[in-house]
Amino acid sequence: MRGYLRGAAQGDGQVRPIGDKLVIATHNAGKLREIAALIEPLGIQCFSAKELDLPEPEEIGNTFADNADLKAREAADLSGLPALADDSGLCVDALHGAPGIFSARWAEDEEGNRDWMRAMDRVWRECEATEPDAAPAAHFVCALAIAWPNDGQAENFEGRVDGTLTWPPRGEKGFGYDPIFVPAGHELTFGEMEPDDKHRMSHRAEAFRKLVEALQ
Ligand SMILES: O=c1nc[nH]c2c1ncn2[C@H]1C[C@H](O)[C@@H](COP(=O)(O)OP(=O)(O)OP(=O)(O)O)O1
Ligand SMILES: [Mg+2]
Repeated sequence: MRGYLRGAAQGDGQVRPIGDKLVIATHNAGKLREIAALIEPLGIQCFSAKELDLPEPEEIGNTFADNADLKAREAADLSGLPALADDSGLCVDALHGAPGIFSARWAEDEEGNRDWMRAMDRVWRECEATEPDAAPAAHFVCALAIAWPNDGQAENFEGRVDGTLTWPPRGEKGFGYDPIFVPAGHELTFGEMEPDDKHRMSHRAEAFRKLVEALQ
């Protein structure tokens, strides 16, 4: 990424160089695809956590931002390069914000293998138990964090998209919970939308816009 990042989130006004290489600290292929597309116009060389063989840190934070920070800081320290991490999830009003930071964990079996049908099914069943007949209100959150090697700090940018849940799941284009999420004002699920259309309105795209605004 060309340029410098203002200390926007921390409000310290400090300016930090990013340089032209960045680690994308995610092990999720769907996220990586979206982040690579969003970052492409910045003309920056990206390396994924997977290709650098970085470990997947335990997400022990209590917020999206805390988890994004810890993933970015660990990847930066281990790689020696600035690192960008994304912690995100689906928050359902009727479920008091669940699955939230546990969105990935709701898909996992005892061995840690992910099955998104299982996760979507659980969300829908729990909604039905609380609010039958309604199109349950929900939103996605994306917290991005950029950290520098051995710095101990990170810059955060957050995005959100509101919508409703639908059943049964529709569309194969996205990842995770996309097939049951319909963004407000639209008819298609994120799973049915073309990637460029999802990028016009997604939580991840909004967080990216804030990141780009903080660049100088
Ligand atoms: O746009 C999205 N469309 C559908 N589902 C989404 C989206 N954004 C997050 N999600 C769900 C699935 C994801 O697995 C979980 C985030 O969990 P989260 O821990 O941040 O990511 P992850 O474990 O999959 O990859 P990693 O931590 O290596 O970046 O929320
Ligand atoms: Mg994760």
